[in-house]
Amino acid sequence: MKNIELPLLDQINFPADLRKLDQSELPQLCAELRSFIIDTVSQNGGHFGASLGVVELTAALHYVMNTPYDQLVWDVGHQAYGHKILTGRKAHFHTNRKYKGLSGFPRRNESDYDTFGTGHSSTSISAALGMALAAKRKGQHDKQHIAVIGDGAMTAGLAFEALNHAGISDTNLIVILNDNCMSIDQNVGALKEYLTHLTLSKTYNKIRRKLGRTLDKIPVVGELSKDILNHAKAGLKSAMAEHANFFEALNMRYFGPVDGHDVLKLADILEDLKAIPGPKLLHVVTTKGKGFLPAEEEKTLWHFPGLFDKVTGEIHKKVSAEPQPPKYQDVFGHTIIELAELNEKIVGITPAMLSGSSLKFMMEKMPDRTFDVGICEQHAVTLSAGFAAQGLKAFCNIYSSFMQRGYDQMIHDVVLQRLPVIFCLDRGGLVGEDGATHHGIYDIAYSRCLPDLIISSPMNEGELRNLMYTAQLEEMDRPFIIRYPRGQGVMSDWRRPFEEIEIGTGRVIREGSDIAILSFGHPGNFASEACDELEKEGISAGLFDMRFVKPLDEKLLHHIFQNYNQLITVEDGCRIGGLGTAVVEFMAEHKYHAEVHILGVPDRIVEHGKVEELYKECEYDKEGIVAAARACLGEKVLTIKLLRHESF
Ligand SMILES: Cc1ncc(C[n+]2csc(CCOP(=O)(O)OP(=O)(O)O)c2C)c(N)n1
Ligand SMILES: CC(=O)[C@@H](O)[C@H](O)COP(=O)(O)O
Ligand SMILES: [Mg+2]
Repeated sequence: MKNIELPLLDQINFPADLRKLDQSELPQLCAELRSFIIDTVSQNGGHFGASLGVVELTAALHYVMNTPYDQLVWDVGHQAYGHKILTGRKAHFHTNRKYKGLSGFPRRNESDYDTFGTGHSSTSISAALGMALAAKRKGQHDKQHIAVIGDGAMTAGLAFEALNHAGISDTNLIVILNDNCMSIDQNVGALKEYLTHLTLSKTYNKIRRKLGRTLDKIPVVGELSKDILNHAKAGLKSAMAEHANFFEALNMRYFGPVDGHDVLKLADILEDLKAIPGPKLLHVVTTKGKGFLPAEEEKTLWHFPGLFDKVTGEIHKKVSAEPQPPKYQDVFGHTIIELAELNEKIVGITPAMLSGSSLKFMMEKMPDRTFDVGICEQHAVTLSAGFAAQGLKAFCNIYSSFMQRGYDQMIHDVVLQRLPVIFCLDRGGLVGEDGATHHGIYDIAYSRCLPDLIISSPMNEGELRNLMYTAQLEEMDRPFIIRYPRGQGVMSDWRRPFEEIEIGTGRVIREGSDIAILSFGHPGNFASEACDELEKEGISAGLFDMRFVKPLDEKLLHHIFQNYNQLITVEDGCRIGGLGTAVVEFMAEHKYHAEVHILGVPDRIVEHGKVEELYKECEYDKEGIVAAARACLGEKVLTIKLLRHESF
């Protein structure tokens, strides 16, 4: 990254170095920090617009606050690149999100400055409040606790729960509301409208004060003009009451809105806030993507752009001569429209992942049947339950890892009432560079224990379409999960006529004689390649795409246990509680005796990296499956090799 001049940033490794600067040098430092982020992300990838939007805020916070003693908590953490660079990680920043490199989010084990691990949104106020209450108990009355939360993250129930508590807490808590009117897509909801109003009402307030003074000065001639004047004043008063500050009403002192790109002013304000006791909220208005024009103009695209040319702003696209299989999410996005055209009962719901889930296609075409509810997974689930209670077919699309937020709603509002909500759990499995917070690896385990739930996963795009088709049929009277991974599938000719799938049936992909491989979802493709490889070695492996982990295809399982005594199960989820466990439970119940080798995510935290690197680490890529088969067959592999006179 040495092709850019960074005279100030070069001197800074930690906030202590930053604090040696004269305040007047902060704008220059911010310009350099911004260049550094642009330069690195353009070559290495990562989240982009959000970090550019908080460059000034980041510099001002570390300049004014005594970090890491003062506790700075970032919400989501996708905007914390500037923070990482200023807190000892500048030299390693090029490893951001890479295998064994820096995490793309704050991590407590990465730095003392990362006070709270994040990735999922809306945790910052609760966490900072907990820290502030702890400081109070420890007698650290000078310690500051700052939660930086975006307007998108502020839409979640958790953030409101925290504000509700903070208002009566009497703590040194500063909530900084970074308002850029954006989530990943446009932010949505009444709070967003309110924040916009607050920003605009700055002008309104000025006018109000001026007008009030003018009205007072008007000489009152006769009863009529007196009446008119009184009316005007009363009107203003009620307009004011209508716009009384929401945060103040919750006992948080409200400051702002202020320009979040004026670093000098921000530093002054933060200095002042330190001296004001009690919980307070600073409303900062910023531009997502600030300082990089294409990102300012197309904010959703530049939330996470991929690699790009920092001079032209051109985003590098992979070009391939061959037609490429689509992403599973795009197949979902197009298929739901096809189905919705056939079935007017269908509605689509997403908690703030309109683009990521590709439900945006439906939003464009059928806005009255598509609901982006903000970062509110719990609400998304119960809202879907409400739709289902009225006979509608609600496709509730939630990333697997974010669905963790809505687990009680899944049980209490959907499963216990047997409401036929269709959960499309996107990003099921290891997701890659977002890492531990975002891997969708627990859903099979946490949903398999729930009664009457149908849990399915397609091995390819055609299967995804058919599962979606089946799930919305009128006779489908119970909740239905369809989980699929992030990214590309395997079929370029995926737009085929719909076919109903019989619930609880798997597919025989190939029969074998030495070992049976049972897969769930997309990893069936790794298993298929592994079978080809094993065949070359003379090992005959059967492959069974189970398609459902609940209900299980018992007929198929009886067939497998009666014909094979070596089994491998493969799934893109945690080994505990998933397909493998289900198969072992079946074996025990039916008193079969076989060796079952479970492949999936081991019982430890798996970090970030390319998915291929992570599959390899977890040993369920093609090579991992082949190795497992060889290990299971042990002596038999030896015999085969001897028969072929191969060395080993
Ligand atoms: C619980 C949860 N749901 C969804 C997401 C996905 N997500 C990451 S960033 C983001 C938008 C956040 O908007 P905001 O807080 O305003 O930050 P900005 O990107 O605008 O700076 C969303 C929806 C998430 N990280 N966590
Ligand atoms: C920070 C965050 O939670 C999202 O931006 C997430 O990284 C999106 O993931 P996808 O790229 O899989 O949509
Ligand atoms: Mg925002």
